[in-house]
Amino acid sequence: MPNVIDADLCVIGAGAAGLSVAAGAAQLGRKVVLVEKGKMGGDCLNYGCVPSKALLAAAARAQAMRDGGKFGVYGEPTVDFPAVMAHVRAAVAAIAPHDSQERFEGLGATVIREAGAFVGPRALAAGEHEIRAKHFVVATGSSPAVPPIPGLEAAPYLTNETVFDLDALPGHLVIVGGGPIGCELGQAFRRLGARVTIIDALEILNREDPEAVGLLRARLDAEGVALRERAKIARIDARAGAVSVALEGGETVEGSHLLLAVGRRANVDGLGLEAAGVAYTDKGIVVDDRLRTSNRRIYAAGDVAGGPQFTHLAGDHASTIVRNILFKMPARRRDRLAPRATYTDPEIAAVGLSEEEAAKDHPGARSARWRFADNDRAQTEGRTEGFLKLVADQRGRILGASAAGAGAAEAIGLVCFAMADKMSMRAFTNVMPAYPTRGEIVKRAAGAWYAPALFSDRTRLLVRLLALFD
Ligand SMILES: Cc1cc2nc3c(=O)[nH]c(=O)nc-3n(C[C@H](O)[C@H](O)[C@H](O)COP(=O)(O)OP(=O)(O)OC[C@H]3O[C@@H](n4cnc5c(N)ncnc54)[C@H](O)[C@@H]3O)c2cc1C
Ligand SMILES: NC(=O)c1ccc[n+]([C@@H]2O[C@H](COP(=O)([O-])OP(=O)(O)OC[C@H]3O[C@@H](n4cnc5c(N)ncnc54)[C@H](O)[C@@H]3O)[C@@H](O)[C@H]2O)c1
Repeated sequence: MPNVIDADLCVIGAGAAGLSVAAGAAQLGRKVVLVEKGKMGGDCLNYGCVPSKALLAAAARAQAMRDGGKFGVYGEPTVDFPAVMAHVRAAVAAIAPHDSQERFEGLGATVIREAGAFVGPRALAAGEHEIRAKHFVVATGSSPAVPPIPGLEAAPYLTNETVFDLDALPGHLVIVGGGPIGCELGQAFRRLGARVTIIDALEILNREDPEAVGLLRARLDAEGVALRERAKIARIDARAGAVSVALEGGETVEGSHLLLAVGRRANVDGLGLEAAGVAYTDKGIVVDDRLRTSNRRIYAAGDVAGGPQFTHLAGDHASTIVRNILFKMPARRRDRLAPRATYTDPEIAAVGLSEEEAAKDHPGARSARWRFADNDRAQTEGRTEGFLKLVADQRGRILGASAAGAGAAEAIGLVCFAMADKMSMRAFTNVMPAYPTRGEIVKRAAGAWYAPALFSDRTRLLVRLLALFD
């Protein structure tokens, strides 16, 4: 007989989405059961954002030394790879207590460290327990996709779940997939001293602004990352310490390690979704705009909910669900407000609509841009590549933005703030940022948006008329 636990809310998965739902509900006094089969903190803490950004930080240090010459500061970095990985592990360990079982038990939740599977529309089995809850939230995340490439089934390969366990720097890392994972890790390993080749069937970061991607491509090239874009892989042969990737057309890329970064697969297998009456596709669980599944008592959040895959969006899903379940508010998901940021150097970031997308639904929408080359702080730092582009409708309401360059993600953060409150470009022209900061670029781009109206014949006439009162 299972140990039956009655609860108000049962959350499956203790990653960004599940932890945020559980923390909110437990602190609001509801009886919460949190079920996690792996590490507390999920992908972001253990195999994703945190270790990758810690690795990028170490890589940036090494690159800063190499780039010092133009400042009159000379020196080549000595990279102690085990010490780099110790930094990566220390960053994860520093954040881990926030996501820990102890913290959640302290908040009043029951934490069960088992795989969960539905056994009915309102019952979940987890080890020796059966949880019967008024509501469930499926927040089981995603896993690295494995493409059907001949030879891969017999090849040893790394994914984001194993690459941070490396204790020696790869000689030549061959990365399949030039999305955010491939580009971030490719640049990091190159800067730390490895040879790196990135192979993509399309183009790297193919969802991003082509002008921004062009800047990154040039930088990767200058740093010695070999790119093979629009390259179809015919076959992969690999054994420990040696990999050979045959491309259609005859070229073969030889390396020492293989890293797969070709996208994600939603974690829906083994969850008993059929028993719960929850519909899903190969993209993830089917949800409505309140994140309800086909079983109205079961919600889905984060990567498993089929939309864009980001930690901040998983957190936002959690707050949508908390408002729906606990406050009985018809809160809706806000995926369109989720920024995308790839933390390469230069950074590439965007939110909302591009100019082309805006033109479809917003007649008269237009964009304005400012270059970091015209930003004094960027000049003082000798890092002037990149731009910010703002898109607004006819009345100035902000619809989106894209940016490239050092600090691009922070600049987009300001745009996110304005979009969440439906502000217009006026909000940016009114603000008085400190000089000299990279953040000034937002005010300057907004100023450029108003420039055609401000310096029009009409405004000149008005100024001439007012001059009569001098
Ligand atoms: C290398 C990499 C870098 C990234 N960098 C960034 C970044 O810089 N910024 C950003 O916003 N996003 C980034 N992401 C994406 C981000 O990590 C994810 O969007 C986020 O972790 C999704 O959170 P989640 O809660 O949906 O899923 P997860 O964090 O994957 O959590 C799901 C949890 O559910 C558990 N689980 C699964 N099935 C079961 C089951 N049956 N029973 C019990 N438990 C189960 C899993 O063990 C896991 O702990 C990155 C991802 C990767 C891979
Ligand atoms: N900075 C961040 O926020 C960040 C960083 C890393 C990951 N992530 C999240 O993780 C998710 C997964 O990242 P990802 O980079 O694995 O996936 P992705 O889907 O973004 O990119 C995968 C790339 O692999 C290529 N590809 C697919 N199949 C291929 C094949 N058989 N051969 C060669 N190339 C192939 C695609 O053309 C694409 O460019 C992203 O969608 C993102 O949301 C976010």
